[in-house]
Amino acid sequence: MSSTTNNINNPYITVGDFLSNVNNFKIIESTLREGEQFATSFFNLETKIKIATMLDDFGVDYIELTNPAASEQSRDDCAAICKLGLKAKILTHTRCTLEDAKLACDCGVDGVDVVIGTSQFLREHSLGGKDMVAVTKQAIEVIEYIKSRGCEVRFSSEDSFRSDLVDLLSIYRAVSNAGVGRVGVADTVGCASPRQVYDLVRTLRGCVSTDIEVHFHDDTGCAVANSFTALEAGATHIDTSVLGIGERNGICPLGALMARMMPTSRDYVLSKYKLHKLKAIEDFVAEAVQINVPFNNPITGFCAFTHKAGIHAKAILNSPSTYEILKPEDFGLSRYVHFASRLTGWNAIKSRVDQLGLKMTDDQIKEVTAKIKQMGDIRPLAVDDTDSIIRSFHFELQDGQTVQNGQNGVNGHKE
Ligand SMILES: CC(=O)SCCNC(=O)CCNC(=O)[C@H](O)C(C)(C)COP(=O)(O)OP(=O)(O)OC[C@H]1O[C@@H](n2cnc3c(N)ncnc32)[C@H](O)[C@@H]1OP(=O)(O)O
Ligand SMILES: O=C(O)CCC(=O)C(=O)O
Ligand SMILES: [Zn+2]
Repeated sequence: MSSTTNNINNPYITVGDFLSNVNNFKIIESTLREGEQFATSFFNLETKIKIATMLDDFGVDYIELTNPAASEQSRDDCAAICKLGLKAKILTHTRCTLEDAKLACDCGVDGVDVVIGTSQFLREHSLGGKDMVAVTKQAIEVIEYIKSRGCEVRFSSEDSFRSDLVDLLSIYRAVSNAGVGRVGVADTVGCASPRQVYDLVRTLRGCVSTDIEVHFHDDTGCAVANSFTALEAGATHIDTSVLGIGERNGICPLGALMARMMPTSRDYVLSKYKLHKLKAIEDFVAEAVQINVPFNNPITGFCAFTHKAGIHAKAILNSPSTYEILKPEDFGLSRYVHFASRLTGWNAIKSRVDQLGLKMTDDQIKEVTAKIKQMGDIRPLAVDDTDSIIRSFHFELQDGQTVQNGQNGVNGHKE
């Protein structure tokens, strides 16, 4: 379950190290469930199959699909994806009702992710005033049914972080005793801070022996940090979607989670996930839901590996680790060292001069850098502008040399 077995003989590790699953976590990829709840999503079967196949190839452990009760097409699509024979296990996500559970099992899924609200807000305004006794009774009934159909079952409390802690632990205990494989903690409204996540997941880890799945919405920008913190506290499964698409501004993005995990758990991540496939998956989903990949997206944002300021450029050219915690080549991408602005320095220009196959002394490069900066003070520079300044400076140098040589020659002849 955790990295405990690797650490058992090390006297210097802390309780936290025993709990942590940063080197041993699974991904429940929910682009085809949570992602379908994104404002502009509409996936036909062909698109769903393409996304499921790409995610499977990438190496995600589970693919979660929309509730078959949503519509006839959703049910047919779910059944069709179950028949693809993917390596990833296929899950569907349902309300906590026997009707939904039956439809789900009839589709041939490997597992059913059951959810029901436990916060006062949801019990009152979504579930018609159910108390925790009724919610728990309903949960056990549905769990037993799904188990009787031979499917994996996960039970999640919706709006976990605004639910009463005693209520939560009681229902998790009850469903764990009923035999669920995983319990889920869901920050449905994106209100949780990393510290709250650590406290709740660590407490839960002490109460149940099942796997623990976590689901974080990004309303307050904490979805990735919360997912990571949950792993440190003993969670085993993280919900993601491509680019984070989901209700409102979505959930923990698959790519951003990979970016977070690489510096911490490089060997594990590389052993499981084909990171060089990430960009193609993101581009495909972005197009399918008609959005652009954000400029600041971890890994695949257009400038994620662009270095601009002179100080950065010099150090990067000497050793990329100076200013890069992620290596672009791990993702099949390349870095770009910017040299066309007033913030550039002579080291970046020297590198460009070399790329252009020109020969100049360091003093000459410093001189042409000053010219580039002068122009960069007036307006934004394109690469072509900068190259032109370099080339014409170089031409003038050579021209001067020729004239000088010519004059010397004439003089020589005269002499
Ligand atoms: C936090 C999340 O993202 S949870 C997942 C959300 N996913 C979806 O909603 C999937 C798409 N949904 C749908 O297609 C529809 O909402 C359906 C088919 C599920 C239900 O549609 P309808 O029967 O028309 O009900 P409607 O959507 O208006 O209301 C939800 C009903 O489910 C009940 N309900 C809500 N959550 C749950 C739950 N977790 N378990 C059991 N019942 C629930 C509500 O009390 C309400 O019941 P009511 O019909 O007695 O009022
Ligand atoms: O089932 C879950 O764990 C999460 C459901 C959901 O999408 C949410 O609560 O935001
Ligand atoms: Zn959600």
